Amino acid sequence: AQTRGPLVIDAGQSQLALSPYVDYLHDVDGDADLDAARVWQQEGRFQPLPSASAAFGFQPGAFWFHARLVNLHPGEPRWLLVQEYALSDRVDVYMRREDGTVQHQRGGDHAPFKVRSIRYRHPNFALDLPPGDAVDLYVRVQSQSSMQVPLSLYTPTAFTEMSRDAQLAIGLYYGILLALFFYNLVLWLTLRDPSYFWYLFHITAFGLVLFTLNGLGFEYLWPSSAWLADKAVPLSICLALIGMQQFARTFLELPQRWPRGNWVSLGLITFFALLGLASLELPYRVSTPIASRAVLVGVLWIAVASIVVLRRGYRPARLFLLAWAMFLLGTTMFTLVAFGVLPKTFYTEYGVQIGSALEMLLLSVALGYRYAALRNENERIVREAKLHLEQKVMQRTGELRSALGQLENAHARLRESSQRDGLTGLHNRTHFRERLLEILERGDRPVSLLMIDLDHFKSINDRHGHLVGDDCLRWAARTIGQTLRPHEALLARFGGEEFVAALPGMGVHDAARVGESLRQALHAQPCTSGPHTVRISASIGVHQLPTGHGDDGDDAIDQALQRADEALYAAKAGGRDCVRMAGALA
Ligand SMILES: Nc1nc2c(ncn2[C@@H]2O[C@H](COP(=O)(O)OP(=O)(O)OP(=O)(O)O)[C@@H](O)[C@H]2O)c(=O)[nH]1
Repeated sequence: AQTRGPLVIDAGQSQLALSPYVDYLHDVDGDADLDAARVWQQEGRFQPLPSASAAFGFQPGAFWFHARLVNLHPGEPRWLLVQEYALSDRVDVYMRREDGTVQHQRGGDHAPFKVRSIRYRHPNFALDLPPGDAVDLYVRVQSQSSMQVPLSLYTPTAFTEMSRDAQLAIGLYYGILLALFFYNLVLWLTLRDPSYFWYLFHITAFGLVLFTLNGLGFEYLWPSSAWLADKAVPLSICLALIGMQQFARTFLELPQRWPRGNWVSLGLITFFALLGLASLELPYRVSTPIASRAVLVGVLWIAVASIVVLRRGYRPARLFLLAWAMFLLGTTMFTLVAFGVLPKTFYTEYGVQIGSALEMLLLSVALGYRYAALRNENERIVREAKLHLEQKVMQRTGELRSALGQLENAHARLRESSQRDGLTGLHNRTHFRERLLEILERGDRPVSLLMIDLDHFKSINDRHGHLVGDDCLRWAARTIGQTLRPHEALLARFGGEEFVAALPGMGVHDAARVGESLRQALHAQPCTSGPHTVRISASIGVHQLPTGHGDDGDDAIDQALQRADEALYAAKAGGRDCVRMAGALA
């Protein structure tokens, strides 16, 4: 290889990428000093850069870069050399002038941030380039991180303009991240859905990854810690990996929807946690490539889990998948740049930022969508439970109604039986009085009473026994009932072998006629009970209640019964088997 011609800076130039003018040499052992490097350079052992991006991947030892500069720009004696990659550990810049003097400046994240010429996230070095002088520029870079050495020269004005645009782009990115962070923090605090917590965790850890990669972590968070500068990348990547797997598990509801996939996720989380711990001890060049590859594995696994859960009918997984596809695209580009596969352009360099900003936005939307889906599901459950409850209440009400009906029937039967005489089935005396009172209270018609007493009943009992006597009582009750039926009579067993009947709308004479037909009906045929045939007769007293008894219906009834009884006794006295009217006594 041969040494290139010098880079001549002409008037009118303000910004130059050095790579076309730079030769390099890989000092694998990393122990050569400037003098040794100069000798190699003069021996022609330096080579042109393989690509414009000067990215070599993870490499041992040190890399030497050389360019010869001649500044012919009359108005710009001061230039700024910027190493546009934040993670290089040690950057040594040597300016060797024609007179043999050498100026040395340090940079990289193993030197304290404050040694930088300008407070800026990338290593930078102020160069005095007096117009017309030729200068040999040697840059030695040694780093555990990926060997990327894109060197540029800027005039102070050009640098200000460039850095302003870059800072605005970065500011926008972290602005989006912060807005999403606080928005979802509020949602998490209100909703207490663990998905939101893991989203916050993921976005914070991922924000830290990019903060570190952009060089802002070193500038703002650990400006003098070489140790943290080395560990922050693998550590923050592991945290982000844990966050995104946990987020995916809760968002996709893997424990319920895909238990086996859940175990794989838990396995990955354990691995990332162990890797994070190990990265505290392992050299950067070992832990970081594993962590960077693990990002691809983690995201691909999330894509697989999303597809499985989506195919099982979980619709919120669709947006989730799209979000991670964005992230995957951006991260793939960034990783390919880190390994020197893709050239460094705006889109590849900021691919992670663009992809992840889209991803986090979409994830936030997906969280909202999921929340809405959950709420709808809850509402459906509540609706169904209400319907079920209503049906149950209706069923129970029906059962209660039918039980009440049965109770009412039983009650009516009980009331009925309390109004009836057990032997004959006729109404009893109490009920007779109540009903008669009702009839009298209407007071619009005359009412007559028949007091009916079976004759010589004691001798029937004595002769045939009580059971035959009972049969005779039932028979007499039936016969009396049948005879009185056409007259709407109110009939009751008054006691023993005595019956009473009220005949509404009937005067005493008509009642006496009815009494007579009754007497004859009892006579018409005997009562038969088993082998026994018993002739039965009755004595009947008749009385018509006086109308207009006023409020004292009870007394009127007592008196009337008394009078009917007297008539009955008159019938008994008159030889039995006959009808007597009370009026006739008077
Ligand atoms: N088998 C039976 N006998 C009854 C029942 N209730 C009352 N007796 C009887 O009826 C008879 C009534 O007798 P008494 O009051 O002396 O009257 P009687 O024998 O009918 O004579 P007179 O009324 O004067 O014609 C008594 O022997 C009672 O035991 C009953 O439910 N069943």
